[in-house]
Amino acid sequence: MAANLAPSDVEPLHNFRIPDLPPDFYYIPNFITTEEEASILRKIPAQRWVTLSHRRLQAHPSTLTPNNTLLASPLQPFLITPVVDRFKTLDIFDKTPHRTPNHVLINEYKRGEGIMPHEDGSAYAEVVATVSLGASICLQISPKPGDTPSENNPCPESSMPDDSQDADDKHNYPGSGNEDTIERCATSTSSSRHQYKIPTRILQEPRSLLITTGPAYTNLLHGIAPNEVDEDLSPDTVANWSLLAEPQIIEAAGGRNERATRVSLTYRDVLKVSSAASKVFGGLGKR
Ligand SMILES: O=C(O)CCC(=O)C(=O)O
Ligand SMILES: [Fe+2]
Repeated sequence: MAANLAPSDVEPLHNFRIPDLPPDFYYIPNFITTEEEASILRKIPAQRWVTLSHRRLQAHPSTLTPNNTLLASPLQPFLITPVVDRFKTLDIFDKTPHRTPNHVLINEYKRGEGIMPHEDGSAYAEVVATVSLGASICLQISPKPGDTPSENNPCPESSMPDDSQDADDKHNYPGSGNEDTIERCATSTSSSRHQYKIPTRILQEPRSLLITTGPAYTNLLHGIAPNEVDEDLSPDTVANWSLLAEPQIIEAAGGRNERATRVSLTYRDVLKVSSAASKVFGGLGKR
């Protein structure tokens, strides 16, 4: 007889898990509406962009200190409502130390721009939740260089520079010497019990949410190739094809995604938080 599960026993995200990838990536199409998307895009403060070589970005509430500490400060309301409110209903950050995201990086990629393969690193709890706005883009998922995958650990950890706040100079795009490693991981995993398909791509449609947790966060690299078009997109080459809102758009375009300006909001829980500034001001205020 099938077990009778109360609603609270069922993980709210279980229908959104991306198959054939290490635990866990979740993809939720249409996480926000077109009106909410337009409203967030309008409210991103124009004066806060920092321009890097292949994208521009802004950190909210601020960039981390050199020892990866966040100076405590609330996120602006446009970053909270509706996104963080909806995270709570899905328990996305319920196991992280602060049980809510306290930091958001906003990245903007124009057509032809990208971000080198990197890991997000140890400054954050092992959960990142990415809201995509404006246009579709492919996130490339690859093993860390030098990893020897095995059945139990498909893409084990190795030392790799981390931190996405300025990853531009630290990592290599596929096509610049990493292919050997990528090929090795793909070959070994195909003979493993788990049949993880790596490297692969995750297509992030506008208004979608991508959640990366646990081994998927710690043991893999992610990046965006600086392409004008993502090509050869199909159920075989896109890991989250079965979860897409509008695969028919890609099919109608012959498996191509013409890039356009895409903005991402990456929500994280920074582990080290300093409330020093608020203590000083609080103390002065009491005199
Ligand atoms: O734009 C994205 O989806 C990825 C951004 C990213 O990897 C990062 O900010 O660390
Ligand atoms: Fe990242």
